[in-house]
Amino acid sequence: MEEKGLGFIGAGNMAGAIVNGIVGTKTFPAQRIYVYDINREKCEALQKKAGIRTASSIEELVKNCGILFLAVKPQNFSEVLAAVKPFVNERILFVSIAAGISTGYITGELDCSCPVIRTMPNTPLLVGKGATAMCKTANVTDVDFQLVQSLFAACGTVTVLDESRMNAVISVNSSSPAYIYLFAKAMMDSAVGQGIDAKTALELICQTFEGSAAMLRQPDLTPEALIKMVSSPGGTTLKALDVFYEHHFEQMVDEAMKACTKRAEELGK
Ligand SMILES: NC(=O)C1=CN([C@@H]2O[C@H](COP(=O)(O)OP(=O)(O)OC[C@H]3O[C@@H](n4cnc5c(N)ncnc54)[C@H](OP(=O)(O)O)[C@@H]3O)[C@@H](O)[C@H]2O)C=CC1
Ligand SMILES: O=C(O)[C@@H]1CCC=N1
Repeated sequence: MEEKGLGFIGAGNMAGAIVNGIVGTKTFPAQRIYVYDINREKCEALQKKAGIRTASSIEELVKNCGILFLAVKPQNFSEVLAAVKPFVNERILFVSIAAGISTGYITGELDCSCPVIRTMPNTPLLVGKGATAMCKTANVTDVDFQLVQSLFAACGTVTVLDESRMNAVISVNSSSPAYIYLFAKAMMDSAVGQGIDAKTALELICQTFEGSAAMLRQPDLTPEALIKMVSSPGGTTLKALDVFYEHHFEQMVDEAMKACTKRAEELGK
């Protein structure tokens, strides 16, 4: 009998990022990856791009797959789990990527104590630079947990967290690319307004983000120490920082991150 595959319910942005990462790095054979989406066009587009298979129904997906990725919006979870429920058994491992949806919600809706891994990835998976946080239910085997970790590690880093932190972490690694892009856009707009062409500004900003991230990773260098290193007394940086502090930048970031977590809690209800 053919070995069981990986099944994806949902062929959207995140499923595409994960599948392409897994296939591109040959972490799992493409011919054993199946995707099902109510949107047939997205399903076929992912099939063609990644060279994987499509399933024409959830029943067919479950028949072929021992691991099922739940890659739909949180708002679609109830309908998807209801559609999976008739075919479910305790040997199927579920991997959720949804914001706010707890492992308990999944097993409760399925009325089955299936093993569940709850993950929180991010879109930089698309370029092999993802950061994924994950937790698991107690009945996930070490072998399965290692396998799923390796699938995400194929396109980035993996961090294991307690489930109680899985809503808060969304604001740290999953929604946060959007805040970083907003910051980049604001810097670009200002640079253009000051006569630097957009392409040059973007390249300088990207290189500065990468360099700053590398500095943050240096042992013994705190964010505060790094800020001090840039800020010459009586110089330009302090003038810029004064404006950020006047506008309560840190408080604004805190409020934004807490709003993100609150929304995850609402989505999970
Ligand atoms: N985008 C991001 O940066 C991140 C997203 N996530 C999580 O990933 C999940 C997916 O997000 P994302 O990829 O952005 O969403 P998308 O909307 O791109 O993909 C979801 C896909 O699921 C399809 N779908 C909807 N209902 C069903 C159904 N009943 N059966 C099968 N397929 C269905 C949608 O079809 P249609 O378009 O026709 O509705 C769509 O193709 C979400 O739960 C989100 O919380 C996690 C981390 C980061
Ligand atoms: O905005 C969202 O709900 C999803 C979850 C994390 C990133 N995007």
